[in-house]
Amino acid sequence: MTKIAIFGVGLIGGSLALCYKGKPEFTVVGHSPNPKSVEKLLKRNVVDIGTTSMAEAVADADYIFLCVPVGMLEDYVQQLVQLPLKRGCIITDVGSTKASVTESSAKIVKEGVYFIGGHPMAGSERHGVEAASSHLFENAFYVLTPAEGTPQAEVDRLTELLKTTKAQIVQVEAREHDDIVGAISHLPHIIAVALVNQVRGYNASNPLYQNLAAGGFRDITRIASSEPMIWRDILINNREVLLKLLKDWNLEIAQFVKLLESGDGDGIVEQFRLAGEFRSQLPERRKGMITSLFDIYVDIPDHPGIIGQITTLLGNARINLSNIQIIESREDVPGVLRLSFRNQEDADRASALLGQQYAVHV
Ligand SMILES: NC(=O)C1=CN([C@@H]2O[C@H](COP(=O)(O)OP(=O)(O)OC[C@H]3O[C@@H](n4cnc5c(N)ncnc54)[C@H](O)[C@@H]3O)[C@@H](O)[C@H]2O)C=CC1
Ligand SMILES: O=C(O)C(=O)Cc1ccc(O)cc1
Repeated sequence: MTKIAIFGVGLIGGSLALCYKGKPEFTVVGHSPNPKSVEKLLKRNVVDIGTTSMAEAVADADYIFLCVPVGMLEDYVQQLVQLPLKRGCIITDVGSTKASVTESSAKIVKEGVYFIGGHPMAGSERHGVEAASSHLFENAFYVLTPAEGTPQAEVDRLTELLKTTKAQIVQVEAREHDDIVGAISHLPHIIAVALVNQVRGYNASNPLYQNLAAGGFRDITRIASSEPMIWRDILINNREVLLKLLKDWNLEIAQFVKLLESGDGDGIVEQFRLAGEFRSQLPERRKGMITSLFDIYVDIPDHPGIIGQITTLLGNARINLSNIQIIESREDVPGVLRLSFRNQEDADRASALLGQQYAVHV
């Protein structure tokens, strides 16, 4: 029996718990300092055992996952290494930054215990165990950042365990991870929040801004709805990288200012062309950074009851729908429904089923 202890059973910790829960070879223990949260975990059937005691959670654990906000990770590792841990136990985390926790943990872990930093590149703007799903990591990258000197056999052991999540495990050096993830995840969160707040300012004197904001604005700003405390910790932790990235960002924006000031249409076309070319090479349908769901689009004629028909068809076929959005519905044009699913298989089954009656685009 493999015992997995999870500290901080929220979106990511809860999703990990659900990956292992119910498999006969694993026991999943969830820890929270708050008895009410422990009760909730047990009631929702996310863990086999719930406890407020750190010592009970880690007693005899083979793997310990730290899924708390980034700002608390070092303190957790510090507390854990004071407790009696099983020989060979691997402590790992899921924090969105990797350099500080990887470097500080390497200094404090005791003989026979290993720390290997981890970061599943999947998630969403939602938080809490209510948003957890056993499918969250499917097809996503899961980065491991072992410190120098960590035996490869232990990294392989953790990699083997994580295969259950159906993520693709990759090894990256911790500082390189923070540079890259700073650019592709942390900076976009800052930009999304700044953009929403800019428009929020205009909207204060004219609510039409909010009413007209649609499509593109929603797409680019989804992540502005992320959990503030989680992001406070990430941005503060990676601030040196982010300050450099923001300087480069200012240069990019300054370039647009120049193009507009000089009315340089060709220059603008070139910027869009370069961006489009690079973006078209991004891996598609990876969860996490780009989309947390698998979407299909269905053209729907504008008549009453159509959405009910579609959801009934899906329900009868036991295909779980995660989200539904009407993208366009004016009387004179057919509407488009965006249907989101938690995994590729459900999206494919829905496409095949609805494709018999409607025009479906993927
Ligand atoms: N949200 C996302 O999409 C992703 C988040 N991460 C990382 O995963 C970690 C967890 O984030 P989420 O699961 O998104 O957040 P969450 O808010 O859903 O879960 C955080 C968990 O930590 C617990 N927690 C918070 N403050 C605590 C405290 N003072 N003492 C003890 N427990 C406390 C919460 O009760 C909750 O169970 C963070 O380090 C984050 O950087 C990594 C990949 C994706
Ligand atoms: O919702 C999204 O697109 C995300 O960007 C989710 C996310 C948030 C934090 C991470 O460290 C990794 C992934």
